[in-house]
Amino acid sequence: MGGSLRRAGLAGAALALGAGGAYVAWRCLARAGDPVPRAGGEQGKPQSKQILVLGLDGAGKTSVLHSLATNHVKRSTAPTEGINAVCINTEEAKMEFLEIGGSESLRSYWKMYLPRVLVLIYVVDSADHERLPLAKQLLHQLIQNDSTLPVVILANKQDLKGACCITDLHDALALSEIGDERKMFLIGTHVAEDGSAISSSMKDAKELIAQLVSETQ
Ligand SMILES: Nc1nc2c(ncn2[C@@H]2O[C@H](COP(=O)(O)OP(=O)(O)OP(=O)(O)O)[C@@H](O)[C@H]2O)c(=O)[nH]1
Ligand SMILES: [Mg+2]
Repeated sequence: MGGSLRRAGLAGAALALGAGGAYVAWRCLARAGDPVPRAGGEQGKPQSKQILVLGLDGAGKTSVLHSLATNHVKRSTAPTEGINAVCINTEEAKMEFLEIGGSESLRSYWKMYLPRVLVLIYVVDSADHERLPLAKQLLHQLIQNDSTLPVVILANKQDLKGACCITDLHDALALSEIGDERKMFLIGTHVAEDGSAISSSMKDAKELIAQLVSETQ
C-alpha cells in the first residue's frame, strides 16, 4: 500500500443496543483513488470527543475496541487495513474511537490524526518482547510534540504466558520520561476467548477513558 492509503467508503455498518448503550461500528476500507479520510470531517473542523487508538500490528486494538463497545469479549480475526471507527456511548460521554492499523505501511498516517484528538490510547502486546523497543520508540515519537495530550496505555494480552508485568512494561516503555504535565495511565488488559463479559480492568479502562474525555473536552 506504501504511501497510497485510499478510502473506499463505508462498509459493514452495524448498530446495536446493549447494556453499555448504543454503538455503531464501521470500517473504512482501502481502495485506490480517494484521499485519506481526515479525522475532522468534511470541513476539517475537529469533531468532539475523538480518541485515537494506535499501537503495533497485532497488539489487540480491534479486539479491545470491540470489547469496549459491546461489553463482551471477541477477538478480532483480521488486521485493520485502514481505519476502524467505533462509537461508544456511556453515561459520561459519547466517544468516537479511531483505530488506524498498526502495520508498517500505515504507521506514517498515525501522526496526521493526533492534533485532532482528545486522548490517545496506545495498545501494546505485553508478550511481544522483541518489539517492545519499537513500541516504545513509536510512542515517544508520537507524543514528543504534545506535552499535554492524555495517554492511556493498554498493556494487552496479559493472559499470555510470558507477558510482561505492568512494572516491567513501565520500564520497557520508559514511561517515566513521558513528562509530568500529561495525564498518563498504564492498565493491564486481556481479551479472553469469545463470549464472556469484559474483565474489571477493561471496565475500568472504559470508565477512565470516558472520564478523561469529559475532563478534556
Ligand atoms: N491471547 C490474546 N490474544 C489476543 C488478545 N487481544 C487480541 N488478541 C489476538 O491478537 C491478534 C491481533 O488482534 P487485533 O485486535 O486484530 O490486533 P490489532 O492491534 O487491531 O492489529 P492491526 O489491526 O493489524 O493493527 C488476533 O489474533 C487476536 O485474536 C489478548 O488479550 N490475548
Ligand atoms: Mg486492528
